[in-house]
Amino acid sequence: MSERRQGLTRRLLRDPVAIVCLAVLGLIVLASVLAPLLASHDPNTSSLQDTLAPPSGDHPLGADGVGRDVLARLLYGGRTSLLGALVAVAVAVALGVPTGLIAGYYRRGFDAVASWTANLLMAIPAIVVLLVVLAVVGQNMYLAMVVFGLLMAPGVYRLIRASVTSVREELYVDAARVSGLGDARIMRRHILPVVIAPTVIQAAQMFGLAIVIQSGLEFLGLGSASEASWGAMLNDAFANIYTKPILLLWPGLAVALTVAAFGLLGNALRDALNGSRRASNKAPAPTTPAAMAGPAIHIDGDELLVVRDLRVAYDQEVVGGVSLAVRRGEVLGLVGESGSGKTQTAFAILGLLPPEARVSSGQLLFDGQQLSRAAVPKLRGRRIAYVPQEPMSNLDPSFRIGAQLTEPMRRHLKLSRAAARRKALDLLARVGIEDPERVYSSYPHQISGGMAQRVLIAGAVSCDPDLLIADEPTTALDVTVQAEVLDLMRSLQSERRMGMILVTHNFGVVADICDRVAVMQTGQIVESAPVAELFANPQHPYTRMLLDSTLEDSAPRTRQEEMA
Ligand SMILES: Nc1ncnc2c1ncn2[C@@H]1O[C@H](COP(=O)(O)OP(=O)(O)OP(=O)(O)O)[C@@H](O)[C@H]1O
Repeated sequence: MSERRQGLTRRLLRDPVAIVCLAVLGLIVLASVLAPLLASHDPNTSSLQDTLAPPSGDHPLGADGVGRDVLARLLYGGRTSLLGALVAVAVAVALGVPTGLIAGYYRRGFDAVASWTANLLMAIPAIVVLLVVLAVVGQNMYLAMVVFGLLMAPGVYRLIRASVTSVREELYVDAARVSGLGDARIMRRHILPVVIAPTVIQAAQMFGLAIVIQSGLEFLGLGSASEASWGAMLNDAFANIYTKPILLLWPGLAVALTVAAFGLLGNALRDALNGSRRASNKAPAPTTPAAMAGPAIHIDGDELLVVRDLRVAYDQEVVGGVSLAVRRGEVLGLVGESGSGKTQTAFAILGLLPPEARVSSGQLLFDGQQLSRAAVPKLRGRRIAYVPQEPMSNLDPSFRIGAQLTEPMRRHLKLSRAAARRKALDLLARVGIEDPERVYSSYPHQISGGMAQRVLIAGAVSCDPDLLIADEPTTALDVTVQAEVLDLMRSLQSERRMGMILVTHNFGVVADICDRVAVMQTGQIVESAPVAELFANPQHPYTRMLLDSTLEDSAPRTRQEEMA
């Protein structure tokens, strides 16, 4: 069990309401399951001389209007009521969860059809449908509960779809995609754990509702006459309300206790879950950004990546014909102010834009091969790696660092568990983490932002990529850590001779680690040049303006100057 789930259980068990609810429900379930052992009478056998008999040794809770033992009917009735509710909830969950997952994750056509169907089902009055079903199929309450489950499924569908839609946008899901994990694995590891809690809460609420509806229908006499149920007991008690009102007490109490316990348990689960969310939300936050690259590109044969005329549009075009090239062992800085389209360009190359983005590129060449955009996902993680802006949001809080580091290596490099572990520990040491073993077995919230970024850099280079795309990789970090992380990236890049695109709004960073720089303004690259040349002799007015505003206070030294 994960630490977070243990935390949830602990929090739940500290809540007295939850404990009482669990105890009540446990007793009710146990009594129902053990009904054949606990009841000394058959629940359906009537004995006329016992009609409306008061409590006695033979009938501890008395007998009903036709002389059936009330205790036996209460115990067996629990089975019918709980089983009927279970059927309804199981149907609702079995239909709502997978459809919600698929619609939330893939959206598009399936989402449109499923959401339309859900809206339609929700518009149908459930009770009328159930009355019609029972009228048509006779007194088959389980079938009615299947139909009720079907009518509750849209509620589950909507909840799951909303949960998936929100988590789908999380950066750690993008990061998993970037590391080359397939949809099924991302769903199982990153999406499913997120929807389990709301599903359990919703199931608890639905359970109570299903018992109420089922008992209501049985109270109306629509249930099976040959099966004891709490609703049928209420029906009988109501017929004898003037002569023996106490008969209403037992089934009424059973329904009320069960429904209240499920409802309160659902609330307690929600509170416990909110508590655990708060506890695990220690991640840092935001950033700023800016930048991207290149007007006229010159190809000399050593290019790792060549992009020509890349366009990205939503309502309007946000990247308008970007062309750039990155050579092996070269760091290209993509610079520009916020909103200039740097991230959109990087994400377009990575194939990570949302479905509503319309992307076109005249040409995409990787390692000398023409690449279709559909082929890009297959290279992500393996040959093209990504280092994000916000390290914490790119790590899944539910998994230990070690698991998140080793999974892509095991998949892409086919390493054994032990070999992947060794390599992960070596990488953690290589990125300057002093106690790799501890970090390996830590959860993301147990490490600092700087360490998390080192972990992500280790992950990015773990499968020996040819190209590394880093989007403002130091913006979310403390100033003191920024320089170290940049140095680390530069040394990893040059020792592995990776091509690198570094998105940044900071000319200091450009001067520190880039070989060439491309300046981006309103979706286009307005100037591209070797770093020293650009600093010495900026051509475009926008570049001059950016340089003036950045270098006003301190002129950073270029690498060339440092080396001189
Ligand atoms: N999903 C989207 N729908 C519509 N417009 C979008 C979407 N995502 C980004 N944009 C727009 O695209 C433009 C470029 O955004 P992008 O994030 O690439 O800029 P940026 O240069 O990286 O800036 P920043 O450094 O602030 O992230 C912005 O105007 C942004 O509002």
